[in-house]
Amino acid sequence: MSARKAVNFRQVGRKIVGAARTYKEHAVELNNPIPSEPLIFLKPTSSYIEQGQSIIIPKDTLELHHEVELGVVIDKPGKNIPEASAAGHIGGYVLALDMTNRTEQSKAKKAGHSWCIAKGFDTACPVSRFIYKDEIKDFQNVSLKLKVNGILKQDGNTKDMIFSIPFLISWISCRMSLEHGDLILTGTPPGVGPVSAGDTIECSLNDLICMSFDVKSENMV
Ligand SMILES: CC(=O)CC(=O)C(=O)O
Ligand SMILES: [Mg+2]
Repeated sequence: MSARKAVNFRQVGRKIVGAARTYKEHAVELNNPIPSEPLIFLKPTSSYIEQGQSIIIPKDTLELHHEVELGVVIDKPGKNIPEASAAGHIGGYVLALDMTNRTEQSKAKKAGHSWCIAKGFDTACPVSRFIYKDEIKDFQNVSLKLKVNGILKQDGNTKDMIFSIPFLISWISCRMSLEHGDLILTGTPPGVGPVSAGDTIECSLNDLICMSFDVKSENMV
């Protein structure tokens, strides 16, 4: 077996590209249109946290939502990547949370502004350890679960995505170059909901990864 290759995406510190509404039922649950093509946004790498750190609710936030997602780490850079060869650009994966300030997101939607504040606050992107490619046999059949205070809230699978992961990689690469160390958040299955200070989020990917995060308000830190 060839030597496993890790991609030190945190150290490289490239961009985080979020894909939105890639699961039909999630688009429906938030009364959003089901997109005919991907909807993407950027999150700053300053939003990364790992287990042991807390998710901090930004002040004046009335509604902070959890979104459990499969993250795809890019190894081989590219632009205008053909869908047929897109999987060859994958270096590995992470289990990620696309924490979202719905209060800000609603304001942005109404004003026609970007989601950068809603998606980009510090601690908005909790991630697991790097997952090697050979640890996930089929990236289009990955179980994603999330509990809040022990109650199951999200229980999805990447097989239900509207757009395949190779399609997402290709589509994004036609609009911005993908670089070694980039992270693509591939979207969240249905069951998103609010979290509050004092809550505990537990999430899992297959039987491979489990991680948990506590939620605090800014005045608790
Ligand atoms: C409305 C959203 O924030 C969409 C999103 O992030 C997703 O994963 O879908
Ligand atoms: Mg998301």
